[in-house]
Amino acid sequence: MALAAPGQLNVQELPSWGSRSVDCFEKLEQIGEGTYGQVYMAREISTGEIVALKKIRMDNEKEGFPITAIREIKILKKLNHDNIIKLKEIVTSSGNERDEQNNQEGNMFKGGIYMVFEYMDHDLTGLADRPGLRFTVPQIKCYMKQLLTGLHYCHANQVLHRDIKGSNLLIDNEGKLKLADFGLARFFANDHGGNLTNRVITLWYRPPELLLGATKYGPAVDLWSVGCIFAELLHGKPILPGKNEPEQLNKIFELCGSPDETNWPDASKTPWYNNFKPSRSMKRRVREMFRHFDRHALDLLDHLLALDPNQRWTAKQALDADYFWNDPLPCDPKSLPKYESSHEFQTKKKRQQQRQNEEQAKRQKIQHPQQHARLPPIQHVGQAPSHWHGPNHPMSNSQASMSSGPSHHHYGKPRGPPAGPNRYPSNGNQSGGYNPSRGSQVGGYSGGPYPPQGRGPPYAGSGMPVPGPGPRGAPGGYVGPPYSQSAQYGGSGAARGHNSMGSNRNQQYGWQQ
Ligand SMILES: Nc1ncnc2c1ncn2[C@@H]1O[C@H](COP(=O)(O)OP(=O)(O)OP(=O)(O)O)[C@@H](O)[C@H]1O
Repeated sequence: MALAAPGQLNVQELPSWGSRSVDCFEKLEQIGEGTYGQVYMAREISTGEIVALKKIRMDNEKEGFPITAIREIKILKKLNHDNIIKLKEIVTSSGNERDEQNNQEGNMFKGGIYMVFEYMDHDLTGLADRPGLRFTVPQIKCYMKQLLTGLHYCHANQVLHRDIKGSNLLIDNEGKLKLADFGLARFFANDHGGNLTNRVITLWYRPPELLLGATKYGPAVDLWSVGCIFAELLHGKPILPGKNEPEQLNKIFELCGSPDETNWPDASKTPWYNNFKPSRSMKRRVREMFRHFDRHALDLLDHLLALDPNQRWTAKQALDADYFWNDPLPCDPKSLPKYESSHEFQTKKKRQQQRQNEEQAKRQKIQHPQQHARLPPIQHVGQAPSHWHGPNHPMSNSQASMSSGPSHHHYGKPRGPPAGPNRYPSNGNQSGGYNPSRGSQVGGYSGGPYPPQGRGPPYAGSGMPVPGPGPRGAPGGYVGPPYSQSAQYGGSGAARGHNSMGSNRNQQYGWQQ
């Protein structure tokens, strides 16, 4: 496929489509800011249909049309499933349209390209960030079941997603969940023969084999991320919020135990094992840490968070787990409440605004103490400050602020201030200071929130941070389940083998291989 010269648009490069102009749509508001471009809610002028427009960022491209976008389009065109976001078409612009600040776009690139998606009201991170929202158990089961069904379909079609996280799980007001953002997705061979990059998947959701340098891997990498999201939904906050790769591995070993002959016989064959093998043996604590989960949830989690990718459950095995077939059963998506639209981008923006207001109020208090006493009280709505970012997109070396990765959202729990290891420095260096080129684990990696992509030595050979002496404990002093046990949306009482989503254990998951 011929590439356009830098700064030029060659629509021939696109896999079909692209005949209509973006002028067919009216942009309504920005709903996302990803590593690869902005996302807008828009209305198709002729039909009134609401869609999402994802602008493909071209300004960093020296090589013509970005390969990530080509991959995303190719893969999305192949996938056709109820739990996968639908790419409707590609539209182009002349480069003369204006953005919402009325700045003329297209200076860097003559013309722009947009992917047109069906519109989804929420992403899971944005939804979970709604103050006071509590997911019920049937609701969590309903989302998990849809996530696993979509993933099972991807894997059966030889596609690895490689960036499963809350902000990439879109939910509409019919309760439907769809996998989105296939920018890092890849076709894979069943024999794991090819060499793939290990710098994929947002850090908190990245499995141990990738952190230990594996370049031959398969669908199990996505199932680890699913395990992290599942635990997060039940626990109320991210379970493995590492600041950099060595700390991430350390957190994994503290929770899942150190690799040994039983739990991961091939661990020692991973490229960076010797650099990162823990200096002391650690025992698995998943069941102890999450003892407040019910036994079926614990069983599922334990199998998803298996260190050994070969022992980790597949999506199909997870869908067959007792968890989904025992009361309370997954609810019918349509029975879920409708919420005002909530995307991570907007909730972060709101938090940032709130933090600015608080800082301004503090400054005023210092400058005019008496006057402050007469000011109306500041509204605290239990939101975390916006500087409290997680790691950014795995392949990103820039755009630290609004585009950062998982926020410290608390599923169904009022949020409090961050504490301990959850707190990120507010200086924009979200990688926790990892600097591969300086051979040091700390010390201000300045390329952005993530170490650069590459096959260089793992994390500068600094070894693992020594695990802290104190008990890790349920982070943040967990006192009770952040979700409601009531089966308020689910028709409970149904027998094992059938659930309210109208399926039974032996059925195909809505598609044929
Ligand atoms: N079809 C859609 N409907 C509604 N919102 C969407 C849609 N697609 C994306 N979004 C919103 O935009 C955000 C970013 O989209 P997406 O992840 O596809 O972009 P990206 O550039 O790949 O981002 P990232 O760098 O976070 O991976 C999503 O988290 C979601 O909130």
